[in-house]
Amino acid sequence: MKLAILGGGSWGTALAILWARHDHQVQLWARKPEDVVAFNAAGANTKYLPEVPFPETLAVVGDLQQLVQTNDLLCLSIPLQAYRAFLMQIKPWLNPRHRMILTSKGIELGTGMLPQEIVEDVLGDEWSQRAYTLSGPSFAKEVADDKPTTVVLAGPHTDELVTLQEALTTPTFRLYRNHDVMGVEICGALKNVIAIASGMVRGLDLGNNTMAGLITRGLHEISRYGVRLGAERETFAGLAGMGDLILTCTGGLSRNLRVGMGLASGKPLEQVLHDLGMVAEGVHTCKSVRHKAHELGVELPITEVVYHILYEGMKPQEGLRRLMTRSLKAEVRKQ
Ligand SMILES: NC(=O)C1=CN([C@@H]2O[C@H](COP(=O)(O)OP(=O)(O)OC[C@H]3O[C@@H](n4cnc5c(N)ncnc54)[C@H](O)[C@@H]3O)[C@@H](O)[C@H]2O)C=CC1
Ligand SMILES: O=C(CO)COP(=O)(O)O
Repeated sequence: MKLAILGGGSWGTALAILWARHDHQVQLWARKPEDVVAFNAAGANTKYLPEVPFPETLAVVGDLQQLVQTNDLLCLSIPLQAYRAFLMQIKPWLNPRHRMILTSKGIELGTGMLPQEIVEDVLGDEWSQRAYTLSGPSFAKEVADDKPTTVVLAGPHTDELVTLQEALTTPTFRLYRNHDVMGVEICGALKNVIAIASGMVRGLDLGNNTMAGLITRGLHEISRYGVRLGAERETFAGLAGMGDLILTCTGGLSRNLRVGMGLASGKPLEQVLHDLGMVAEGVHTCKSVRHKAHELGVELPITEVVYHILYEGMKPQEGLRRLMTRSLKAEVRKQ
């Protein structure tokens, strides 16, 4: 298959390496001209995945228009908050043959939109049949290292979904299908907020009981929000839901987890993000999901506390005290 990966960060690069290794014709677009030159010269993404050499067939290119016009399958791997402007930029170059795979995880600030909703909003309703979402537990470095990984491809119930699933599966990267696009995207976005909280649990050395409780109640919170919006409950127990939540809350490679650890060490958010030097989607998602949850009247206690810590100066210890002293509840509540 011939495809273009748009986004030369950790995730776009890992996917490009993975699929180029498995005989697909892959071109990787990086935004900064100096990165295009440096990555091609080094034969590796020296900024985000320096230890993983490119397969010989992988080329990094800087001409976005040419790339879009010569590839029908586009894989979008840029930060979610950049989607709208980026899609508007490439819109004039798109034609009805184009298909898109959305690999970013988040919710847009200001609109509360998920990735697929942004695509339809910018490019038109017909894109509900032309865009697919890839999600699930998949750290870029481990994918690039060919560690066995299972993910989910969400999209319309068509033969094309099966074709893409078959084409993009490799011996170390196994795709499952799911038709619940909204559920899959909500899982991918909200797990990052819970992962920030998990970083605080880790940073404060609160132990395994706390972590297990956080992950479990976090999954409840994510499902409650998603089901209220019309997503299917089963999705939350799947790879995009429970799978990615476990990975991101427990895996040291998570950038969102590292944000939580930085905050627990007492550093201000700006400093933590500066030191990280990569995107941590949960920081913006926390704000957008909290806003939307207030509009909908859905209670998201962990997200609420993470919001106060990120944006209103609450100390992580105080956030924990708030969560532990909430009024007592039944474990499972009806919607
Ligand atoms: N890194 C990972 O393990 C995984 C990341 N993702 C998701 O993939 C998306 C991208 O994440 P990463 O590649 O990890 O981030 P990153 O921080 O490693 O790289 C971000 C890339 O986007 C580029 N970029 C930033 N602003 C841009 C703009 N306005 N227009 C075009 N390009 C822009 C940067 O130059 C950089 O190349 C995120 O939504 C993330 O949640 C999903 C699964 C795994
Ligand atoms: O989504 C991811 C793994 O599935 C990556 O998580 P982080 O963005 O927290 O590193």
